[in-house]
Amino acid sequence: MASQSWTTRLHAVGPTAYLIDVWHVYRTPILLGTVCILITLYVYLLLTQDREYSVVLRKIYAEPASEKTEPRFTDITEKPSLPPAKESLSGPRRIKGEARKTSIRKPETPSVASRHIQPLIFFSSLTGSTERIAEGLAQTLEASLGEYNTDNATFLKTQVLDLAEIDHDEYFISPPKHADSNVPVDYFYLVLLPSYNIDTTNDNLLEHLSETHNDFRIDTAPLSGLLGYSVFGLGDRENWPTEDEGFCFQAKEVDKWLAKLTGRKRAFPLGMGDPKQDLTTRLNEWTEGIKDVLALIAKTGSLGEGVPGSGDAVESDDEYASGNEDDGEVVFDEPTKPKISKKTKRSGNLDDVEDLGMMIKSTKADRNRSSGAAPIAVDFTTYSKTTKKPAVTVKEMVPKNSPTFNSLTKQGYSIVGSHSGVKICRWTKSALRGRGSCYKFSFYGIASHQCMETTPSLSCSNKCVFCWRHGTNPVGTTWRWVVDPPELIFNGVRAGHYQKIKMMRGVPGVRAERFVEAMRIRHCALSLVGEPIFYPHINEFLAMLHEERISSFLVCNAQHPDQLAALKAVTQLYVSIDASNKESLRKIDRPLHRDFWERFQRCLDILREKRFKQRTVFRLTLVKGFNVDDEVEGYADLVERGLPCFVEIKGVTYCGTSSSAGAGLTMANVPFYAEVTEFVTALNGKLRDRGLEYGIAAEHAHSCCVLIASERFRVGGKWHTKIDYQKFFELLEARGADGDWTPEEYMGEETPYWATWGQGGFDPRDERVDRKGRKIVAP
Ligand SMILES: Cc1cc2nc3c(=O)[nH]c(=O)nc-3n(C[C@H](O)[C@H](O)[C@H](O)COP(=O)(O)O)c2cc1C
Ligand code: SF4
Repeated sequence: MASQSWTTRLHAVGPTAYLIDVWHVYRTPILLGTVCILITLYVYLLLTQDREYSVVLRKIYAEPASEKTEPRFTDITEKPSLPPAKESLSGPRRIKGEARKTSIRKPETPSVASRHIQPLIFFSSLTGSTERIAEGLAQTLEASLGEYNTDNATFLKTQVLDLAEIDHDEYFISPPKHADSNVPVDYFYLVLLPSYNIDTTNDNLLEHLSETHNDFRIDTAPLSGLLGYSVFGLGDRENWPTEDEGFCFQAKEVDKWLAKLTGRKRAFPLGMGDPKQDLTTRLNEWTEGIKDVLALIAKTGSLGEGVPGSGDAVESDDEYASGNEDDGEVVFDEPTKPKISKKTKRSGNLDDVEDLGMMIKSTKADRNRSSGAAPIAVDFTTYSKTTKKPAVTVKEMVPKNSPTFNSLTKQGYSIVGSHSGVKICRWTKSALRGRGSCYKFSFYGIASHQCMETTPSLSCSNKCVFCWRHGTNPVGTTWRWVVDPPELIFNGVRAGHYQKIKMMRGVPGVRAERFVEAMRIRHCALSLVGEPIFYPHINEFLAMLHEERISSFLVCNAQHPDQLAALKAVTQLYVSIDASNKESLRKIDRPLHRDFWERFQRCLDILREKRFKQRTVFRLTLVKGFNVDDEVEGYADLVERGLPCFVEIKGVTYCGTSSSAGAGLTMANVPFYAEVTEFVTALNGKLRDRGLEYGIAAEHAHSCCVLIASERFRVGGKWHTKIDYQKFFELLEARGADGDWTPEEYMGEETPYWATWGQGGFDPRDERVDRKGRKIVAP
């Protein structure tokens, strides 16, 4: 074969025999070559393949047998976590299936953010009405909840569960598990509960809740995984007229236990209704509130500010122990000396309108930054135009990040723009919980839960000793700051107020119906801190309030007569009368104006002129050791001068702050109620001695306050200190803010008997509690 050419041989023996010949001759080199090629290929593969690829292979190897039946998609783009070496070695060696990089897809699991919300309505019923209501509620929710679905949350069909039929353990030890464990479900509980003072299934539920709470083996808030809950009680007012007498007592209990078990996730206040009286209205209000909350949850995943689990908890029965006695008539104190620049000292007031215009221009950029709205021109009509001043930079009164801003926000104020503030007072909170309203409810019919306490000027020109505010507020005799437009203030304070009301939603004891009413401001007390008429656009601000039919109670410090004279109609106009003579006033108000006494007296004269157009009030704050002893005669002189429609006399409130302590105030300066009434009786006697027609009309012992009224408000032998707010707005709208009308024209109905002198002044429909929220039993 070696001597023939390979073609001659091929032709001679044919192709098969030829190949056999070749194999015999060359088999060793062929075998060796093939082995070499295979080894080279193997080495090449090992060196060039992606590391991930090997990992994927190893992962597939490591699959447990049971999971291999399902196709498995692995995201190889994820950073791999390498399994421990031991594991990879112990895996099976044979590769099954394919794991090509290009064919691997992302998993199609639902996004983590996408949740299902399951509303559950629990009810109990003996005579069937609550069951029907529960079914109706489920239908109402079904009709709306679809609209609230978002990319992140979908509502499941509302389920109705009879408390007598379910296993309490399944729902009230921890949130239930959804049948499909792959579906993430959050639960929202609604409980509709009639009360029965006989043995019913309600008792089983209450016992279960109490046991769960007290079981040391169970977490203290085992239902905190719920999104939230709310309870509505049904009862009978005819036989159980008040809560004290048992109206809806079991719903109240369930609400209380659920607050504990959920870690205070009360999503909406407890609602209560009587099928024979107000059930439809109360239930509708409550249902609307629930719908709002569910919409909020779907949108934000949270119950909103103020409700535990999602924002700051404002839930404490001890909140009143904080000393935040806040009933409106206080002035923000400045413990340090007011900083009066040398220039101001030299030149007195900043008083040129043109210069102010320039200043505002120069700081326009600042203002826009801080409030998002442009500053507006200032019309200081009361300033003299004689002196020309060089332009100076106008600053913000309360800049963000200033100590004042921080101090005020810490105390619960919302600062609006650069010089206004809003805060809900303790009486507003108290009224929301049905625990009593401020004295202005007893005297004038102000619904405390619908009252907004605000000021468009946090600055003041006095430093009263009884001012209990902490921190450092701006003071001054003239407005020397950037001026925010009234719209900005009005919208800001209103939004701030509502936000604070909303934060009360989860607070124990808040009544659903009052909560709903509170979302409509009806009154504004311009008396928070500072001096409202200091704000150059106070009249425009008032017009905005009135346009929305919000009444205005404006308190001023009797130091700005020109602004007082220029003030348009308010519902009730106050001046603070903190002393009866010049020396005493200097000591107690520590005014910044050198001509403070003259200013004070001018204000009284202006009030006298206004008394037939507006309801005018002298506001006396009694501070023992400062303005009580031997001053009755002096106060009578002032009343004779101003002839106000009313004189409110109130004992000072001490709260032990550094500012009041710094001013030398102690508990010894706080008069007892008996001392206040003694003073009032003496003053009333002096007025009568002078032939002035006044009398003691009403009292609110709870806040140490008594009202002397002009006989103009006694009709048919009965005091009529209340206000017809509707009539006030009608007069205003018909005759304009300068229009002529008399206070008698919007005099309200008769003062309630319980508020009249000698009756104490506490609304019998409310529950009396002490400052720590403990119930006070009437003697
Ligand atoms: C025997 C009995 C005891 C009741 N006890 C109270 C009670 O203590 N407090 C209350 O507010 N209502 C009480 N009610 C009124 C019921 O709670 C009320 O009628 C309710 O609407 C009944 O709901 P249901 O029809 O679903 O059972 C009582 C009613 C009955 C018949
Ligand atoms: S008038 Fe309004 S702000 Fe003032 S104490 Fe009463 S409720 Fe509070």
